[in-house]
Amino acid sequence: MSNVKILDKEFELFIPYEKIRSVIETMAEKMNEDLKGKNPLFLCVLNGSFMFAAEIFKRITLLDAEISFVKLASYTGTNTTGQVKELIGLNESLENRTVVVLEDIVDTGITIDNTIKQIEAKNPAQVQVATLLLKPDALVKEVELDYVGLEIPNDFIVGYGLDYDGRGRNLIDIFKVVE
Ligand SMILES: O=P(O)(O)OC[C@H]1O[C@H](OP(=O)(O)OP(=O)(O)O)[C@H](O)[C@@H]1O
Ligand SMILES: Nc1nc2[nH]cnc2c(=O)[nH]1
Repeated sequence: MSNVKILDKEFELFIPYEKIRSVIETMAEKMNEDLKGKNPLFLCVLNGSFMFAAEIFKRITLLDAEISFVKLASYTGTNTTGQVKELIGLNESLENRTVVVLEDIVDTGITIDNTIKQIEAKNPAQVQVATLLLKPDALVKEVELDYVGLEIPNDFIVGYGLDYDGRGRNLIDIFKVVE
């Protein structure tokens, strides 16, 4: 597909679906190896991660794997570092579980840092993080990432679950903004 216009911005093809699929296959292979013999709970952080989560999870061959979907609520409180979003929608106990957090993108790292802290407070045995995309140059938090699909430059992207003002999540490929 050539350029797409969403609202006031133009986007150009950046990562074709074939590349995304091949990256996800590699990530899933590693997870299947690392998590052998475990009963992992995959946690998809909505909204952006829904496509990535579906494609990873259908390639997980461990019969004891489970998946659940959580969301970070609108700002609910503050701490010294700013506003904190509360993790909602979690129905399972995480006590002594191996949890694998599924994110579409780690940009500043603030979201994943906050998510990990809230998960760790629920006493899991282990927390792993898988992100399809990472913007290393945008990081402001030191975060440990166990599975990273692709490192990308600091450009705004849409597609494959990622939105621009609610639009563009349904694009099969990933597009980057044309400045
Ligand atoms: O590393 P950060 O700078 O914190 O950015 C990463 C977060 O931004 C996006 O979510 P967003 O808040 O846009 O919500 P959405 O998933 O509902 O689109 C994305 O899904 C990550 O969760
Ligand atoms: N759509 C979108 N959401 C993001 N959240 C953090 N970085 C990005 C990005 O580049 N695009």
